[in-house]
Amino acid sequence: MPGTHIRPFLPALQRLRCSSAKMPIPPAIFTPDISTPSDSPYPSPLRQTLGQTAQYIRTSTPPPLIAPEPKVPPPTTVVEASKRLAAWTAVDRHVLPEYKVIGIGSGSTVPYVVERIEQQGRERNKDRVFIPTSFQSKELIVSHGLLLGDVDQYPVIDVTIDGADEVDETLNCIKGGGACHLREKVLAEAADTFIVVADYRKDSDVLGKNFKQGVPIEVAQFAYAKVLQNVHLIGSPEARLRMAKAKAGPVVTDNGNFVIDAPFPEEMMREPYTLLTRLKMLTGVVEVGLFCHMAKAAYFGNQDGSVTVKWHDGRIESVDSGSSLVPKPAHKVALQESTVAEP
Ligand SMILES: O=C[C@H](O)[C@H](O)[C@H](O)COP(=O)(O)O
Repeated sequence: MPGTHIRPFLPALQRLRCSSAKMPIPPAIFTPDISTPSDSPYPSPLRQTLGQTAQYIRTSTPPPLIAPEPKVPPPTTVVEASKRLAAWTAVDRHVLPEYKVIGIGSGSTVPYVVERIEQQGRERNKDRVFIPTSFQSKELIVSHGLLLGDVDQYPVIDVTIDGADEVDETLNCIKGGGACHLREKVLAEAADTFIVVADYRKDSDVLGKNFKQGVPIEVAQFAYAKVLQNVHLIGSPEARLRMAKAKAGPVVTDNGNFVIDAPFPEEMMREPYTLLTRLKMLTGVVEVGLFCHMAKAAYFGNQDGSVTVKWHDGRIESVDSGSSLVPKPAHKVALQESTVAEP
């Protein structure tokens, strides 16, 4: 009943009224309006579900969906153009029409992957779901109008395409330069096919030769000092906590953890799987940015406009895009469709 909660105070209020007839008592004191408003005070959500276009609730005219153009700026350097070449070639060969669950990696090469997938068209993408490995790739998926899912809904993925910091001759990779390697490894493992895309600088014989900052190790925050000490003892005296560039303090991953960068001597990097298992055994380590025996193929865009494809079984293939990589408008760097089938 309205006003019952003020009953204990009524005598005092009545005395107040009598003693000061002129003093106005705000009506809200006697009739407070505590009813639930019939209209939600929050804006209506815009929902998009599998196979549907966005439904606009309670708006007579939907706001226009004008995508910023272009979503991925055209490459202006040879390195960028070679990233795009690798990404587009890999998408053309591995994101097959029948694939419905697709993992999207992270880093500066992956925007070209998403760009090429979008170019496959609405019809092919409308019943696909895309699983991100980071905040960055989630944004890419959403901004390209693709349907977002998560690995807990889709633990089996048809193909995951991702970048790498360095790739050795047997397709072991260093990943995690962008601190995304935990989710990336989960999606690489969940995928039937894991494909790496990179520019020519990442192609290496031994890990650590080109990517000097060390193996990224994601660690629980509270455990970092102990893990760091153990990583020093294992053989990386230069290992250090990764510090943020535009924030005071350390980098914090999408999972709320810290990252240690640990450069190891070449003899240890020649046995990346052994190193990976030793690091993973350290209590407090969440994931190590060494991806061993995971990739089926690695695509490297080259300066001359060709793509080197290294396969897990040791085959090396060269795909010629038919154009040099002096940056040109998108349609001029279009790639030849692949004629080589997956083994
Ligand atoms: O954490 C970041 C990821 O592992 C990236 O895939 C990796 O750093 C390569 O990125 P980019 O394509 O920018 O060289």
